[in-house]
Amino acid sequence: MTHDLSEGPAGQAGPSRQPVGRDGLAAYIRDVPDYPQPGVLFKDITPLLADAAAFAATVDALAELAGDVDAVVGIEARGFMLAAPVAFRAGAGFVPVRKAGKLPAPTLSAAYALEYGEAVLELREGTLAPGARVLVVDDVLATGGTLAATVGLLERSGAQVVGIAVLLEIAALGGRQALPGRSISALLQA
Ligand SMILES: O=P(O)(O)OC[C@H]1O[C@H](OP(=O)(O)OP(=O)(O)O)[C@H](O)[C@@H]1O
Ligand SMILES: Nc1ncnc2[nH]cnc12
Repeated sequence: MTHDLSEGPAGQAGPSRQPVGRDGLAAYIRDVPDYPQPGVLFKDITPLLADAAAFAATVDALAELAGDVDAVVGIEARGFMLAAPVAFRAGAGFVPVRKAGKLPAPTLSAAYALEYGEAVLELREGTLAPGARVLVVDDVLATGGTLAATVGLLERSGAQVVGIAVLLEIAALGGRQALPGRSISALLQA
């Protein structure tokens, strides 16, 4: 079922709404031109998170992709908002990949570039057992820099990345090319 716009604006927290189907999720993502810098069309997922039905439909759809993984890995910060409930729904553990300086040592680190900047991600060593099967969940796949760095950290730690699942893929930015051979599922394409 899709969101009935006669109920009011999509993506506002408030009284419960009709269930939202996967096809209806795009209505809950807001385009913000020139944010956080000129030339970037920012895909704002906060309306989707604020709407109970759209949030539930997103978590359910991503959890269906998890299969029998040991853990769902989320990337700070927006990735956490989806990956933690997906892990819970899938009956798997949750493992955070964090921006630099937020996890106690020992950590593995990877520097990377994303659509609008550069950063460093870290994974706590020993969080995942050798050979652990993991699904990586994030909100947006843009250039793929963030997910490629995350996959690299996980493999350095000895985990097996069995899949990547995102809410939204911005296909024009070519993120799949940064992740050759990976199983990537996107609920929505921009
Ligand atoms: O495919 P890429 O070009 O690498 O971009 C995708 C990443 O960009 C955003 O994270 P951001 O670093 O902006 O952090 P946030 O989640 O803390 O907002 C988003 O949540 C993805 O992780
Ligand atoms: N255009 C975009 N919108 C939202 N998140 C992003 N992360 C990288 N590029 C993005």
